[in-house]
Amino acid sequence: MRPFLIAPSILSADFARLGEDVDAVLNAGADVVHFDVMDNHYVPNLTIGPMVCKALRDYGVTAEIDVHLMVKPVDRMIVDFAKAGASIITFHPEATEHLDRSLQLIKESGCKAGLVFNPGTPLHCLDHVMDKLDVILLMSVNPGFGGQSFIPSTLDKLKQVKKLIDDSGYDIRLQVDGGVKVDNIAEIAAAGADMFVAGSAIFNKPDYKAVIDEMRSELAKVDE
Ligand SMILES: O=C(CO)[C@@H](O)[C@H](O)COP(=O)(O)O
Repeated sequence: MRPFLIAPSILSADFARLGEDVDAVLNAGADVVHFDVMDNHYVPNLTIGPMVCKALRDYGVTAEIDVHLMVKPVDRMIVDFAKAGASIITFHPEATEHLDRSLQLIKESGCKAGLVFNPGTPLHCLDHVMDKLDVILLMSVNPGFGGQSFIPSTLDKLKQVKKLIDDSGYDIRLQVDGGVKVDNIAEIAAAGADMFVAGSAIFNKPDYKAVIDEMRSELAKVDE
């Protein structure tokens, strides 16, 4: 049984004092830093790039940095983020012409690799690449913005992917992202997720530790 991981999305952090805010959320008990990269092309928003990832490393962040690429094309950004200190790099299958090549590029760069599925994206791209995956991320909102509501059909999709992972025998994390809160995290975990990205639920509250503790006590009720 693997521990559940909580990965705050810094999309909702205070960018004017990002290093301090990331330290604060890690000191509050977060496991992983979730780093959302948007290009105003693949998604209708524009955020942060490899320089900011490197700046967090230079600032002293040693926790895993989980880079979610919402950019198209992806390959150039994979290399740049690996050099900038990313630990995990995930991307959307629609954003590359060569899925296997992009996954191999992540692995060759020394990072863990993952594929991301939007709420309406079918799962068939998983068919021939399970052996190259460390993470499968199911978006439970359409990507581009924090603070949206969890799309309930994600629960069935999670169950489907959880079965695929179990049947494959590979050690793959099942991550969920979008609208994750204290009051739905247990249901999401019961559907199979073991890594939870939460932005507004954590950063929009004054006491990060209180929220993360509440999330963990909800997760403790789940029979994995
Ligand atoms: O990637 C995205 C949005 O595209 C997410 O990581 C959001 O940032 C999650 O925000 P909340 O729904 O938790 O506020």
